[in-house]
Amino acid sequence: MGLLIDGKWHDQWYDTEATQGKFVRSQSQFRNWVVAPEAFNANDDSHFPAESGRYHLYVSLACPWAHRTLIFRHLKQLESHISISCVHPHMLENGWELKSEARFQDSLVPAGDPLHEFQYAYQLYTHANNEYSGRVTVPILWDKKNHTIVSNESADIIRMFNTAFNHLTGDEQDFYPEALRNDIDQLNARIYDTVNNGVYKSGFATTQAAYEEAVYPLFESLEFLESRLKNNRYLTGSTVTEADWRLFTTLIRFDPVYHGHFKCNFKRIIDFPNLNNYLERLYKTQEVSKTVNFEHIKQHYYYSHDTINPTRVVPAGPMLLFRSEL
Ligand SMILES: N[C@@H](CCC(=O)N[C@@H](CS)C(=O)NCC(=O)O)C(=O)O
Repeated sequence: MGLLIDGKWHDQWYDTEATQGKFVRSQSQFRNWVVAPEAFNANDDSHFPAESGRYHLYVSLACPWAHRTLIFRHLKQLESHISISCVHPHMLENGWELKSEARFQDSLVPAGDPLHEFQYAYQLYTHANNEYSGRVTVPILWDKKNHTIVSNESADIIRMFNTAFNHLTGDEQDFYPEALRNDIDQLNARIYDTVNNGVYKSGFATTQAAYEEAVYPLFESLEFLESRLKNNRYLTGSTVTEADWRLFTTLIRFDPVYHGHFKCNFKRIIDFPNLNNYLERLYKTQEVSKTVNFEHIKQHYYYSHDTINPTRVVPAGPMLLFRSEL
């Protein structure tokens, strides 16, 4: 685990000393957009045209942020238009590694870097900007034509995938419909702060106070979501939206990882009947289950975070079953 400073790699863990033990997530720095032909402006440097075969998505199958982009690539039928590869689940002194290992092979997503054969993800960042300073995170949306990073922000990438390539795929499913945007934005804001990032703030806290400041709001939000789902199939009603998929990638990791490793242990998701049924419903939608790789998920967190789990022993459980399978 480390970061780049002026284009040089430094192996260091998150610094929580300056923030009273709190984990503070840094902002993504590559914030350009792949834009549909009708909205594309060639004079705008931040615009990249939506073309088939031009972009490559680097993901970690363990990472909940990258998982959002993998799900949208799948739901929006972009598999034949945007190539993909994944990093190794163990993130160690060189950060994310672009190597493949037989035991971690995924049935859908190949490992490594087919474009440059780089060893480490940080080389993609320095290739795009040789003076880059900051964390080296996934997902990374790479432009093969200009040899640069379009975006390293999952929230933006799923919005691009939602509409920019519709002219190529003919897929008009809209996960951010105009009429629901207000609701979606409000849900996203609370869920991002207290759930998606809440589990990290809880798990990476290095003081009791910082941990408690994160773990209580996390469970308040889970109770809020549990009651919201009592009469609603999805968070905004009967339509599945990006708010659901953004929540899904945290919920699916909760019982196997966040409950134990990140000390989010008042309850498990399986103890919330509505949330658990909802999680199962999403898992079984349009074969999204194929984008979930529990081996990468468990190996990544338990093996990579040695300040939390110094033995690197990866727990065998839990038995992952949905209510309908019990
Ligand atoms: N805001 C970013 C966050 C991405 C992120 O933090 N990814 C994690 C993996 S779960 C990462 O690559 N961390 C490496 C690091 O912080 O050094 C997004 O949503 O795309």
